[in-house]
Amino acid sequence: MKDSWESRSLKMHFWSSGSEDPFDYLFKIILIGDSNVGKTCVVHRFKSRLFTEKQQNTIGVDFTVRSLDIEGKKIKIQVWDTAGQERFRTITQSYYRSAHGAIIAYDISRRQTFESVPQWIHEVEKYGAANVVMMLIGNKADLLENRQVLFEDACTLAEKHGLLAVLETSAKDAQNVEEVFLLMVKELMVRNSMHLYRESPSGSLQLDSHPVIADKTLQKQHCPC
Ligand SMILES: Nc1nc2c(ncn2[C@@H]2O[C@H](COP(=O)(O)OP(=O)(O)OP(=O)(O)O)[C@@H](O)[C@H]2O)c(=O)[nH]1
Repeated sequence: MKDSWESRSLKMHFWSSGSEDPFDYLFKIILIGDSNVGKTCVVHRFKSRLFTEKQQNTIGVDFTVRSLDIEGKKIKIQVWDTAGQERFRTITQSYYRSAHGAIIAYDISRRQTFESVPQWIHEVEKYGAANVVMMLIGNKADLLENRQVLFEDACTLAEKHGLLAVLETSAKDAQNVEEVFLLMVKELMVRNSMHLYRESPSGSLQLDSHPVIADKTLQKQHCPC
């Protein structure tokens, strides 16, 4: 699986190097969290604006590219959808290092997936870049009658760990999915406005290593706890 991921990555690089597809920013966002919280469905909703009942668990890492125009800038977003299953952990961890943003997902109808969030944060801190931006999403917000996680608890956790924000999403109802990515991208733009991410001459994608100053104002807007 890793091989096929890498070959697709190379194709993406070739495509994005074409003169018809220039961009001002390229951001890599990794999606992590327990199996079956809905990561793939969230990505699919973001990319295709559709919800399809997915039958199979992700194997290793998959990725999607979408371009956005924000404030007159062309933004290219690579979303890396990782497998939540434990047996793929070694593969998925190897992709943390070059992510600019990490979205940690749990399922609001399964408490256990929320209890795992500190472990996922720890993984990002351990394997990710020093300046990675982290966000928390509580997916399956359409399953309100089965709720097992209070939004307030998620806010408390997010504040404790200095995350950018928490949003409850529904890939099924399209609730807040676009907003999650917009919030993340705008934050990355602010933090890196003086230091654009670029593709290196060798074809690998370089991560800006400049330190960033955490901005807690957005977190307050989305986390009224
Ligand atoms: N009700 C509801 N179901 C959802 C939502 N998002 C995903 N699902 C369902 O949850 C199940 C798991 O979704 P996936 O997207 O495969 O979960 P995943 O986190 O990618 O799982 P792994 O690939 O194993 O890591 C599927 O049956 C989806 O149809 C949602 O917003 N609401």
